[in-house]
Amino acid sequence: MEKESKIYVAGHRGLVGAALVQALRKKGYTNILTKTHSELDLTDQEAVSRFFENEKPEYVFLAAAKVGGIWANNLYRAEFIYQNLMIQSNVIHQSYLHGVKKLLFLGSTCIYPRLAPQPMKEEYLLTGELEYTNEPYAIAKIAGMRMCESYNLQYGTNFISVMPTNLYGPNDNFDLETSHVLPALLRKFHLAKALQQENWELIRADLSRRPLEERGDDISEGEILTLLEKYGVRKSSHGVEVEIWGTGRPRREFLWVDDLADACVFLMEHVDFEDIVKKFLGGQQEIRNTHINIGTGEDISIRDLAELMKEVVGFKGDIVFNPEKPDGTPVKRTDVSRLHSLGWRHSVGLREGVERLYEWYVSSLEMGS
Ligand SMILES: NC(=O)C1=CN([C@@H]2O[C@H](COP(=O)(O)OP(=O)(O)OC[C@H]3O[C@@H](n4cnc5c(N)ncnc54)[C@H](OP(=O)(O)O)[C@@H]3O)[C@@H](O)[C@H]2O)C=CC1
Ligand SMILES: C[C@H]1O[C@H](OP(=O)(O)OP(=O)(O)OC[C@H]2O[C@@H](n3cnc4c(=O)[nH]c(N)nc43)[C@H](O)[C@@H]2O)[C@@H](O)[C@@H](O)C1=O
Repeated sequence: MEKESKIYVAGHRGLVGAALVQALRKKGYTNILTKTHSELDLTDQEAVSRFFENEKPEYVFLAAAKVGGIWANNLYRAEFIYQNLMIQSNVIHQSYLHGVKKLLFLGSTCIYPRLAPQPMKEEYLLTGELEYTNEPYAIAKIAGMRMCESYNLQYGTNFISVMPTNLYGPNDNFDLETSHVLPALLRKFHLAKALQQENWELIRADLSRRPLEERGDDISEGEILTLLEKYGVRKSSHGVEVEIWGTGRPRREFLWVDDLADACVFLMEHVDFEDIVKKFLGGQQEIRNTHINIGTGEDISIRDLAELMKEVVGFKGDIVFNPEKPDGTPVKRTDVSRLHSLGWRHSVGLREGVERLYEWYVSSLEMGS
């Protein structure tokens, strides 16, 4: 990519898209093209076609998607499969029709079988049954990855796919029903600490700023307690307790979103589809599984994650587990040998990332964003 190349970042207001724009700007890229969801609905085939015809981007980062945690994936199954299939098919196909030089598609490590051997290598794709809670989303992601591969093989395009592990960072979704585990726990512990201190103003500020309920200054203390109880933050005989979904036994791997963005820009700058085929599939007749895992290769149990976050936030009460909520995949640790051999490694460890995120969260509440 040249510094003046026209680069379209789809989904630039999301967790990943915002980090990508920041990483590109930091590296001196000056011609970044963005559209909000309301300006361009990527599920609309005609609108996407017009957009590519008018704008003719040279490079595309496809970070727009219907995204959510375990509860949202399990509940909104139709939306997850439909919207993701539509968004990615439209963007990938129009990128081909309009001669995009290179595209990066973001998948997810939930594409691997639920009981895949650990750590998960790229070639384990489609070797076993998927996890039920996110199967529709995973199937869409597998289709997107195979679509990029197929266009490369038939049309000679240069579309690469990455499979990031669970991500976290600023601009994430902190909604306590639809978010992923890390932002949910951060917010629950923050609210629990404030409840322990009976700091009703802090709680009101949090409830009014984030998409939990559009309730702010006029919410009574009784209503606050009912609302928090609903989301697993409650007073108990010992003080205050926070409910964690599931058994706490599943293991997850977390990557700081700026590291992910850096890896994506690195791959766009240095690695082509042909390089991947030569390096990892040399001599094979059947070209498949050309995607690259992005992660740290290190995982942690949800129980230990909760303990770590409780400490960083400074909550002194109890943690309780609710096994009626789904655990999801028991473990999904990425094998990052491909990524390492291409010359990229992560730099932010989990504790440092959680500390940075909490700092960001508190200051964003203070600024009223
Ligand atoms: N977060 C994670 O832990 C992981 C994410 N990924 C992948 O990374 C990518 C980015 O995820 P993330 O940043 O977390 O997701 P976010 O939900 O934070 O951001 C997604 C963005 O896509 C936009 N978008 C959604 N639907 C449409 C549409 N129909 N038209 C236009 N824009 C749309 C959203 O806009 P709006 O909000 O206005 O709808 C939002 O800005 C996704 O492909 C995801 O699968 C992979 C692994 C882990
Ligand atoms: C990135 C990945 O994210 C999703 O998969 P997931 O990793 O299972 O998602 P998650 O972050 O929501 O949960 C991780 C674990 O954490 C536990 N857990 C505890 N307490 C809370 C809690 O309060 N909220 C949430 N969300 N989970 C909790 C929860 O029960 C589970 O055991 C995919 O659907 C798919 O979108 C995908 O690709």
